Amino acid sequence: QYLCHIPGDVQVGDTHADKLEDDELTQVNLNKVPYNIVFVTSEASPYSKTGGLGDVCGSLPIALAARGHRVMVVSPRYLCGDERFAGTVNLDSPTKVYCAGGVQEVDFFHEYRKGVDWVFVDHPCYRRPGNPYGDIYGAFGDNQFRFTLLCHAACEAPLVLPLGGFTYGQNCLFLANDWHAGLVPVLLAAKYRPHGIYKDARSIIVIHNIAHQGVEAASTYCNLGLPWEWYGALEWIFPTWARTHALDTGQAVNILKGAIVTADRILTVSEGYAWEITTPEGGYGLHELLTSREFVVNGITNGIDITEWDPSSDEHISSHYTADDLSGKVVIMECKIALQKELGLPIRPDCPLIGFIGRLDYQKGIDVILSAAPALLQDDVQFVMLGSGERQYEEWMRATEAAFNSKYRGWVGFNVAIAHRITAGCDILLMPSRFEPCGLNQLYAMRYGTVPVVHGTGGLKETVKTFNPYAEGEDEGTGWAFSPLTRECMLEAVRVAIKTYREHKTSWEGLMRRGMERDCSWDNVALEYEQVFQWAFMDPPYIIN
Ligand SMILES: Nc1ncnc2c1ncn2[C@@H]1O[C@H](COP(=O)(O)OP(=O)(O)O[C@H]2O[C@H](CO)[C@@H](O)[C@H](O)[C@H]2O)[C@@H](O)[C@H]1O
Repeated sequence: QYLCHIPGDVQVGDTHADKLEDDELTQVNLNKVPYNIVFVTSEASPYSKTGGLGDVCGSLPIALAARGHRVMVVSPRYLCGDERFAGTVNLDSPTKVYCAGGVQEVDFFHEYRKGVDWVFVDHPCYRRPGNPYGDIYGAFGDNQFRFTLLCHAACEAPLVLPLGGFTYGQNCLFLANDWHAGLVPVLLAAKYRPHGIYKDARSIIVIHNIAHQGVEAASTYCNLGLPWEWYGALEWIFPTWARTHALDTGQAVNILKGAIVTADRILTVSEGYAWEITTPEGGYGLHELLTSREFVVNGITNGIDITEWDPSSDEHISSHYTADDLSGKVVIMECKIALQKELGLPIRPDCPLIGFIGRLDYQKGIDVILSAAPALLQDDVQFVMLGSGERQYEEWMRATEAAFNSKYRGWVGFNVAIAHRITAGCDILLMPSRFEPCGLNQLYAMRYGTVPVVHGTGGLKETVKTFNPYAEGEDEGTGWAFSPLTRECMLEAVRVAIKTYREHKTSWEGLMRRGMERDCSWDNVALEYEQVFQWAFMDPPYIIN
């Protein structure tokens, strides 16, 4: 039996498992059921990334492939000729898909890397400057079409692409990530299963952020390539207060809703968030629907790519260190000095350096940082922020840099190398997210011995344990999780962290070490995913025609 039973009646996770001999472990692997897994995603690092979705879809597939599954990732091929796609080859498999009132032809590009089939859908609508969702003028107006196309193409890929000589076939498991991939479960139910195709396939919608649902006017339904009788699955009526004029009937289509209605299972990226999305505050209008399906909702906390984010070998940082030898971070402080130099801050290794990395928007609690920054910068600290997003916040960063030139730097833009250098060089990472499905930056920070101060919500609450000097061992904590999310509460938590940094060096090193020693790799997380896959295949498909 998959995962649970291993020779000698020992359970994985059981302390006895540690005692298994090598040949018994081999037996465990032989007993495992390998799945044909198809990730569908709008971004996958290193090919495309604007945030955590790209990180997860760039690393979880590799962890699952390493466990013996056949794994394909289907994502758009943004900007033809871009160097990140240089290793991909055209599969010469032009495929017709039917949506937007006509036939569209897509091409598939492919690269087999780290055990995974990376498949990229090529179409003129993906070949434009900007990020995957928009450019300097805002979000692309045809995003619904662009991601509808992705979903149709992703449903065809396992049937038509002979990767390594064989197609994935119909018996596969689709992992549809966020609304961009949300039409996949709907298409399986509405378009394929009624014709006897994908009858044994299963689908899981993975929600990384429920605030984005892919909502458009009801009149766009006809562009989705779905039969008319499936309109109800996507139907969405805005409450009266959200309507814009007297004749607005509030009728819309909601792609994420369609996915929640049709997927076999629903996954989110932490246990806490799995509960939050069933509440009126956290469900963004979908809480009742999710509550009605809560028996198939699970939360699995994200892992991180521990080879890309490794302070002992990171190519982006100037000095390497480990939990056993912290001298690079604590004594020499080369990463901190290099960061201060790079950003033009006074070189002061003893001055507490606070960092923030993330999208500049409401979710990330950026407004709370704005209101607290003047008070925070009265203290003898340095504060650096890396982010892009809403223009008003970008402008605030520039203005604050001018006003507090010896203490504050705001880097407007998206830069992976700088993100690594801030993570390594800072002493404290601030994450006052209003809500956070999981959050990756606090995990990266802990791995780099940078102590997180976070708002205790969602995945942040689950992964950061508040420092308790009176406890022992692991229970002493790895940072500070404050609540509620107010300016005063955040300032108090940051000030306690600064005081601990300055006056209790041994405690601080303990905090760093415990954070660095946490197991945050995908290995154990992949086991939890496998458990959910097993449940998905145990039940019949949720929608059978
Ligand atoms: N300006 C910048 N320059 C360089 N790198 C930058 C950057 N801004 C952000 N990043 C990077 O983007 C990623 C952000 O990941 P998060 O998980 O913190 O948030 P995000 O809201 O995008 O993800 C959503 O999906 C993920 C994955 O499930 C959830 O963890 C999260 O809670 C949810 O909101 C990190 O790798 C970070 O370093």
